[in-house]
Parts: sequence; structure tokens; C-alpha cells
Amino acid sequence: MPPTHYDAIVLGSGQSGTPLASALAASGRKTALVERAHIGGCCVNEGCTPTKTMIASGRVAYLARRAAQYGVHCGDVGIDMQRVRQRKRDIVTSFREGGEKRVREAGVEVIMGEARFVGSKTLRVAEIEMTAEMIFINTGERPARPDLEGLEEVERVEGRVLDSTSVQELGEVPGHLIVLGGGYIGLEFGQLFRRLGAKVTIVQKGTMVLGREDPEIAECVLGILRDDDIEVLLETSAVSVASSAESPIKLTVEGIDGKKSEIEGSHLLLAAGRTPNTDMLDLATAGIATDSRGHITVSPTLETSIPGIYALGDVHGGPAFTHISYDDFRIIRDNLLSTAPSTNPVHTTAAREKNIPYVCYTDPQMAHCGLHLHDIPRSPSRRILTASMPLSWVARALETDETRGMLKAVVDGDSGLILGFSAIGPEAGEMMAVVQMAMAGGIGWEGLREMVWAHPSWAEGLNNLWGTLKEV
Ligand SMILES: Cc1cc2nc3c(=O)[nH]c(=O)nc-3n(C[C@H](O)[C@H](O)[C@H](O)COP(=O)(O)OP(=O)(O)OC[C@H]3O[C@@H](n4cnc5c(N)ncnc54)[C@H](O)[C@@H]3O)c2cc1C
Ligand SMILES: NC(=O)c1ccc[n+]([C@@H]2O[C@H](COP(=O)([O-])OP(=O)(O)OC[C@H]3O[C@@H](n4cnc5c(N)ncnc54)[C@H](O)[C@@H]3O)[C@@H](O)[C@H]2O)c1
Repeated sequence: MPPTHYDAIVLGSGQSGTPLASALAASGRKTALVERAHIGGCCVNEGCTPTKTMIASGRVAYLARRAAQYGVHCGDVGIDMQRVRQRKRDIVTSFREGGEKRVREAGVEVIMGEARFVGSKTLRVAEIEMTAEMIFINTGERPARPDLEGLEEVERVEGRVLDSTSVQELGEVPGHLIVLGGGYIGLEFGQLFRRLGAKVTIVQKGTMVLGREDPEIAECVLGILRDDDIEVLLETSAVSVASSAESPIKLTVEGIDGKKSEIEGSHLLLAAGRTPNTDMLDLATAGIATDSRGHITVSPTLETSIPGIYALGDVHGGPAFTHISYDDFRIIRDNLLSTAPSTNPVHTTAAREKNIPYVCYTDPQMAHCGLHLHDIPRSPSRRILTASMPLSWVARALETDETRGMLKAVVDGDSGLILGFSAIGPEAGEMMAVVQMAMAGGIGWEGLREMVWAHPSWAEGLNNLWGTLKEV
């Protein structure tokens, strides 16, 4: 059979591939979307949507346990893990089915199967060969496998070694969950399962949790986790793992002093980063360049080393977030599909680099946008100021009895413009969005100090924060 020819092929139904396939079809192009697992990719099926749904259950359990502090009595708190899981499954199914319906209705040919390159612009999915002038790779990442002696053996004991996907399918609360990794995934799941009743130990190789954050912010998150009775071991690496009838997980860890010790638990969650889904694509056949970690190398307009082939989302490295992958869709749409005369500057990855927002959905949340103090090049001619204050200075925090957290901003001393902002608080993501907008609109710290916010809102913290400004 000769290859089927398309105008465009999208590989992977992630956060950019799915809307892009619809937009390509809507522009009159014959478009195929190839997906090996399920429409909607990681975010909808095993990332953001299910985790934030489950984390909502954890927050209810947390508040229910604290109910008496608010003068409310609701008895013992029990967890029905199967109900928590069903709620998650239902929301995922509804999001996935909605996405699938929309992409099919847009006229996209959906092909279920794993694709790989067999020629420069030729792909094979099972027995089908297909070619296209334009190919868009949106194949994402998967949980990384740490180099841990004994792991393969222990994995034979079903259901004891988990990753970010399988942990969501547990039908009962683990007795003692050992989490390998103190990044987003480790912290979000670690706190969730503690709130659902598990004993939790987080083993973190780095000197601090959330290693990219400002040390003051990361320290505050660490304090909250410990306050929640989660054991967090810093500068500790997992060396080997074993399993026996008495102890399903026996993890040997090593501190930086070289001392080894053992942690016994019921389950082990691997949360030590993610690996790009490029190894099975046979990219070399098409001449597509990758970096040393296997991420696809792209230009600021997302073109790979081969003209006409683009990469979007986590697969090209950089910040691995849904909103960044979706913005990659916008970059392609504006540069390749727009029929309007181009009076605007070209939309590129460089345009968003200085103001990327993200939220780690621990509770309270940790949110950040812009630069960190440690990323700002220093020079004697440039004045940099910081402001930080505890959340307990915000009336809303006291009224709701949710005072754990803080705010921190980094400011250009001459212009007064905000360079970066972090917040830890129950709705820190929304508070951060206010500052992100100010940064995008060129409103400096004085503008926020003088802004009339509704009382008593979390945003009022942005009136008071600036009283703590100091030069660093
Ligand atoms: C547990 C967890 C929680 C997260 N929470 C958040 C959050 O709260 N907020 C946030 O912004 N981000 C979150 N993320 C990250 C977010 O999910 C990703 O950044 C986002 O999904 C973007 O991914 P993508 O578009 O690059 O591709 P993905 O969504 O990963 O989709 C890639 C698709 O390609 C398919 N595929 C792979 N190889 C092939 C092939 N050869 N042929 C055909 N199909 C293939 C895969 O099956 C998959 O469906 C979370 C991630 C995880 C794991
Ligand atoms: N709320 C969100 O937006 C959200 C939530 C979950 C995931 N994500 C995305 O998914 C990505 C992956 O998350 P992640 O938490 O797996 O990765 P990560 O890179 O954020 O964190 C992994 C952590 O594991 C530690 N580690 C690595 N090897 C180790 C070992 N052998 N022993 C002990 N610790 C070890 C690292 O020091 C690091 O702190 C994130 O970078 C993020 O972009 C986002």
C-alpha cells in the first residue's frame, strides 16, 4: 500500500497537539492526529486533572479534621479511597470524552496507535504508512526510572512500586508511602496521601525541596510539610530497594555524610523527574536533532532541525506545564495558520520567557511568576530590592484561619517594576496571577501598593507587602 498523504500530521494528543489538530482541520488541511493511549494526553488523563481532583478530597479531609477549631463538630474523619478514586475517574472520563468529541467534530482523522519515523517525512503506525508536508510532534514525557538497585525485583510484587499514574489507581490508603523525589509530583502526592491517612516519608536528593525556588520560599513549604507530620529527608539518595513478606518495601538510603540507613514502608512512589517520549520515535531516521536528555531541539518558533517538522510541549524540554504546551499551540497558530497580515511581532518562546507562571498544588499552594532573585544577573549599577512578609499579615488569612505561607517579590530598584513574585497561600495561584498581570502591563510595586482591592481579599496582601522592601 502506498503511504497515505496528509497536509499535516500531529503526533500525540497533548495540550498543544489536540487544539492544533482541530485548527489545522478547520483551516481546510487534511489532518491526522496519531495517539497511542488516550485523547487529551497527560494533563487530562494522568496529570493535572486527576491530581487536582484528588487533592480536593485531601483538602476536605484536612479541613474536616480542623473543623472543631472553627466551632464545627463533624465526628471522626474516615476516607473511602474507592470513592476518592471514582470521583477522579469520572472527571477524567468527562474531560477526555469532551476533548475527543471536539477533535473528531473538527474533521480530524484520529488514528490510535504508536507512531515512528521510517523516512524523512514518513511515519508508520502499525501497518499504516503516512506522509505529510508538515509534522507536529507533541508526544510529551513519562515518569523517569531512577537507577535503583533491586528495583526490577521489587516491581514483581504487584502494586508496591508506583509512579504518578499508578498511585492514582490505589483502591485503599497505603500504610506507609515512601516518596522518591521532592519536586512537584513528590510534594503534591506526599501531602495528599498524608491527608488521606498514610504515613509519608519523602526522600529528596537535593539540599531542599522544590530545588528551583527561592530558598526562603522552599524553606517555608518544607516547614508546612513537616508541620503536616510528613517526614522529609533532604540530601538523601536512595541506593537500593528490597522486599520481603514482613516488609513490602525496604529502601536503603544514603546521606551526604555517606551513612546508610533503611526505611521500611508499604509502597514506594517514584517521583524523580520525567523522560521525554522520543526514544520510540526513531527521530534519527528523519534527521531530527535532540539534546543529551533526549528532548527535541527547537527554534524560538518551535521548528526542529528539519524544516516543516515542529515539536511542541514537554518533548522539547523547558518548563513542563500545560499552559506552556498550550502556548506552543498559539505560537504555531500565529506563525503558520494565521491569515491576517502580520503587523504583530512574531510570537516566539522568547516572548514568554521572563514571565512564566506556575503553581505547585500543595495546600497551601506555592505559586511563582517571573524571575527568581538567584537568576538575576547582578551588577554594581543595578539596584535590586526584595520584599517579603508572612501570610499572617493578611486579614483574610486570619479570618479564615489559614495563615501558613508568605509573599515575596523581587523588584528593579530604579524602575520600580516587579521582576518576580512568589506566594504561598490557599489561593496563591490567583494572587500570583494578579502580579503576573501587573508585570505584563508594566505596573510597578507602587501601583500595587496604591491599588484599591476589595476587602477582605487575599489581594490586599499586595497593598502591604511593599512596606518590607529592602535593597539586596
Ligand atoms: C502527576 C502530574 C501532575 C501534573 N500537574 C500539572 C499541573 O497541575 N499543572 C500543569 O501545568 N502541569 C501539570 N503537569 C504537567 C502537564 O501534565 C504537562 O506539562 C502537559 O500535559 C503538557 O504535555 P504535552 O502537551 O507536552 O504532552 P502530553 O500531555 O504528555 O501528551 C503526549 C501524548 O503523546 C502520546 N504519545 C507519546 N508517544 C507517542 C507516539 N510515539 N505515538 C503516538 N502518540 C504518542 C501520549 O500517549 C500522550 O497522550 C503534571 C504532570 C503530572 C505527571
Ligand atoms: N502543579 C504542577 O504544575 C505540576 C505538578 C506535577 C508535575 N508537574 C510537572 O512535571 C515535572 C516533573 O515533576 P517531578 O516532581 O517528577 O520532577 P522534578 O524534576 O520537579 O523533581 C524531581 C525531584 O526528585 C529528586 N530526585 C531525583 N532523583 C532522586 C533520587 N534518586 N533520590 C531522591 N531524590 C531524587 C530531584 O532532586 C528533584 O527534586 C515538573 O517539573 C513539572 O513541570 C507540574
